Amino acid sequence: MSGFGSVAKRLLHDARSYRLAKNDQRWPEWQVVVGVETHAQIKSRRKLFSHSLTSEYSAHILPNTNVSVFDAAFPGTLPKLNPVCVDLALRTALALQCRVQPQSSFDRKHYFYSDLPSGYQITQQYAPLAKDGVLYIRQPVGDWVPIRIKQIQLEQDTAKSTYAPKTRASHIDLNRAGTALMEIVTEADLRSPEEAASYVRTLQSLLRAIGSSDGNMEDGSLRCDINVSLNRFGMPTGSGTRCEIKNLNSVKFITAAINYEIRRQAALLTSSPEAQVEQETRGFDETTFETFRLRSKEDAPDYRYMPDPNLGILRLSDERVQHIRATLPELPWTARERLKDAYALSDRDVDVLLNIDNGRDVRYDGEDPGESSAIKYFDRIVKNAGDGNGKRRDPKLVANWVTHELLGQLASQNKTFRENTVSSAQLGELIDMVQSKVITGTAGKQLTRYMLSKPASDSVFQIAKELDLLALIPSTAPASTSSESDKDPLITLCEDAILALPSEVKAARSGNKGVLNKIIGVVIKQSRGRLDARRVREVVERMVSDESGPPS
Ligand SMILES: Nc1ncnc2c1ncn2[C@@H]1O[C@H](COP(=O)(O)OP(=O)(O)OP(=O)(O)O)[C@@H](O)[C@H]1O
Ligand SMILES: [Mg+2]
Ligand SMILES: [Mg+2]
Repeated sequence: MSGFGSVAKRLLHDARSYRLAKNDQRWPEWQVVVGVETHAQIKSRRKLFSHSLTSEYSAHILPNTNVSVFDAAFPGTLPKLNPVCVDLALRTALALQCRVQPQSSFDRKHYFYSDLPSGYQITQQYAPLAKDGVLYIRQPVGDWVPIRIKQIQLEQDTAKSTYAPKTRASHIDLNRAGTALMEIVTEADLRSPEEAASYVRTLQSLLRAIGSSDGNMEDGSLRCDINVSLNRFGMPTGSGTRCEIKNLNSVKFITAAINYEIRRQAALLTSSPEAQVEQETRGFDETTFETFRLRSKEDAPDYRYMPDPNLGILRLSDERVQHIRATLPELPWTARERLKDAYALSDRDVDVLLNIDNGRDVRYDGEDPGESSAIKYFDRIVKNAGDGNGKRRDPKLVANWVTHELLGQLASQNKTFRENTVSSAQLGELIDMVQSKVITGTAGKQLTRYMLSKPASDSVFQIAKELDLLALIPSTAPASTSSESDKDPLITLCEDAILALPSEVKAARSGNKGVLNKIIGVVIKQSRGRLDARRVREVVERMVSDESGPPS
């Protein structure tokens, strides 16, 4: 990170005291402290320690089919670390500016539950892959604040268990068992439900942008444990006892759970002078939006951690780390700064471009993501104006076409940006044609819609010609006079409309300006969008105000 980085690093240094200064009117007595543990499924083809395919490739596959003997904990089977998972976790660590540990190791965390066939989960509790990173989030008011990342560790996902009440049977599906997860743990730096939401969203789009996780909360590839504590104002931060709410799978639930927890803990702490919050693990009820006690610290399970004897030390060479660093794409905050500095785009436009499909299809092999990255797509349209002279298109105009017209049409056709079939060259040509009035803006929109439903590599001019969408008259020419009316489609269509709408014309003549738009609309419609609206307005206004014109 460039200049932005150094400012933020200074802020980071002051993080604790800086972050204490604010006082939230919703709970003025309390300083809210939140830390987040995120479990993100790594987007690898194969599982962390076995050769079976991951759930990404088994969405439509029967339960218990992508399962190796190791995933099912068959005695005598051994783990073999998948280097792709390590590289993807490394990408995450570098994007989060962590210190990658040259050596890390794996521990067994024991507990007994039917979705864990071996009776332990392999994780990296004690010597994680990476430590001490930072993610900048935007506060609701718009300031950026650094959230420190404590550590990133690799671990296995569990199987899925479902209960069928009818047959009163529990079903276990091992397809997910052994899929790689990264656990990304923050320091307790978040100060409100909104900041926690902003953190999770920012992390989600970062993971998608670098291609290390799908980050889909709705299908469980990103899940969060949220730790919440309260301090009275003036007390040192971190002195309150935390409660941990497990396994939240939407930003809405995260916000609701923290809000509930703040009210609950505040009520408890004010109930009597001796009252204390007990350290607990809590669940969240998705129907009542309340948290409930699962277990207290006292009856927390003893995980009997031990180093996994079957896995050696994971050593990461400098070369490997440097190689991964070199393949990272432009990170969202760098892109944001660049788009604002170089193109003077508004925050809103930048937000939309950065979040289009959240780079969901970005490749992680270091190749140019090309048209699948919205930012690259936008860059290409701006930069490749096609005259070979390095001329650029107007960034704001391009942003407008991409974020309003193209995205709008994609949305109305229920498509994502990944399914966009209008190439950057085509959209560029289309924008030029509208600018030079070869087609009208309305026709440009129709063409965008058409090209999304009937993909073709033809030039836009060709398509517009075939669809008969080229502007009827060059709209820069002076408006024809009535003597030429039988030749000029602009005049002819306006006259037709005026004849067809006598009561509207009468209303317009008696001063009802709004009704003019209806007449203009009819003309544009009759021209199938091939007439320039501004020019139609000129002519219609003239004809309406001209009492000697066509009868009303
Ligand atoms: N006083 C506090 N208030 C709020 N959050 C806290 C507080 N102290 C610690 N935390 C946060 O709680 C989280 C602790 O996560 P960590 O993975 O280190 O341990 P854990 O929850 O004990 O382990 P496990 O992974 O088994 O759940 C961190 O995000 C940390 O910032
Ligand atoms: Mg943890
Ligand atoms: Mg925890």
